Amino acid sequence: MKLVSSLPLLISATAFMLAAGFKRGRIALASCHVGLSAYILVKAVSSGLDRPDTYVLFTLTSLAIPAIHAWILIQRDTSPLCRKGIAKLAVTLAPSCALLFMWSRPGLLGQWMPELSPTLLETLGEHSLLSIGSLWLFAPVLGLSLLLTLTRRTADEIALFGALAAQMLAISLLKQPHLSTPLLIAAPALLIFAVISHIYAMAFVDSLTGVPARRALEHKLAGLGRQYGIAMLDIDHFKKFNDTYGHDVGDQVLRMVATQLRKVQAGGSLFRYGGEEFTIVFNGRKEEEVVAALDEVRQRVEHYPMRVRSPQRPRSNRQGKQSREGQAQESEQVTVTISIGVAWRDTDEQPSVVIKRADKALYKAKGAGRNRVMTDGPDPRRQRRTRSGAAA
Ligand SMILES: Nc1nc2c(ncn2[C@@H]2O[C@H](COP(=O)(O)OP(=O)(O)OP(=O)(O)O)[C@@H](O)[C@H]2O)c(=O)[nH]1
Repeated sequence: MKLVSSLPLLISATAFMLAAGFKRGRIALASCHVGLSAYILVKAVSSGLDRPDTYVLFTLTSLAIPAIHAWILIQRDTSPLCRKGIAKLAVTLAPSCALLFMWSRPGLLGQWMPELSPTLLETLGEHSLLSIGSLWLFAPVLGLSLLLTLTRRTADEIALFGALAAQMLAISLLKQPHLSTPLLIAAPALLIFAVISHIYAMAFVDSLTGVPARRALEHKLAGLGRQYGIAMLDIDHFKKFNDTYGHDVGDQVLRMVATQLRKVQAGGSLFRYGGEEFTIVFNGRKEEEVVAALDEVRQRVEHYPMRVRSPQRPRSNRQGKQSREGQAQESEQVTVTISIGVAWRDTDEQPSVVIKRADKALYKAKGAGRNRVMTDGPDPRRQRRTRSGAAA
């Protein structure tokens, strides 16, 4: 039983080490906060809440939990092991450590018992230990956390919201350890989930465009069925964008193309293959349907009204400052086009062979003037091309 009650602390320590290792500042702070709070709550209940010292410790902890959580929510994600991160950690842990210290001096906390307001003495019900006063503090912090979850839609926000909700329920159900212990374990477990999601994204998601990366493509290729097609897509004259407008405009073009490619019909899965190349895998789809969908997306990119800042760069810092202070930087509209090569799997072909054929078709599309879709198949009668509009 002792092992079970120390699980929240152990899992919190694991969450902290993972978060610190992967520089997840807020998750690291929340892990420490959740772990220490769980330790205090379990200790308070096992020592008996009928003692004034312990009751005050418990009450102040149930107020400190949402208050410190709110502070963590508004922090920036700095590395937990740098000087600033350590200072934040000290601020996070200071209230709970101070409470524990005062609790170790008999009579010190208990003297505040008569000072507690009636809302801190009145609980939600006979079986609940959550006071009305504590609920008043939890509610707005949960609201803020929910708002951040809905606006940012990240695993970190989901985990921080879930951890706070789990802690509130755990306090409420503290009289029933078979219910409160799993909740106290769930809180740091959610924080571990957030770090794992981050690790997953680092390995499988391209940070510039937000689409699955090459490693995710490898996994996809390993699990394909018998009938599939692979399209290789490349932005035309992309080097020119970088050279004319700068690397950040090149990045902007990459993001726009990725956004358009995400809308591809026919159920394709999009990946960034590398550089300015993308791959779309169509599993169990008809070739005609796929070629039509690819041509549609090609046209959508071509007709996208892409505005970029003008290539005239300031010649000196003074000139740059003047133009920033004066009129807004001029922008111009550019046309972005893509070339696409697609290959359909033939009997017993490995995905790597299909990719090579799709690449061959892409090369042909480039050679034929770009801004077109071309297919490649072992049977020359299956080769086709689709094009409308002009190349960039
Ligand atoms: N901005 C930006 N540029 C990148 C990125 N990855 C690769 N590049 C650039 O993409 C360019 C690729 O150029 P090339 O392979 O010569 O092809 P291209 O200019 O698109 O010409 P074609 O493919 O023949 O139409 C290089 O200049 C790379 O530096 C990136 O993530 N961001």
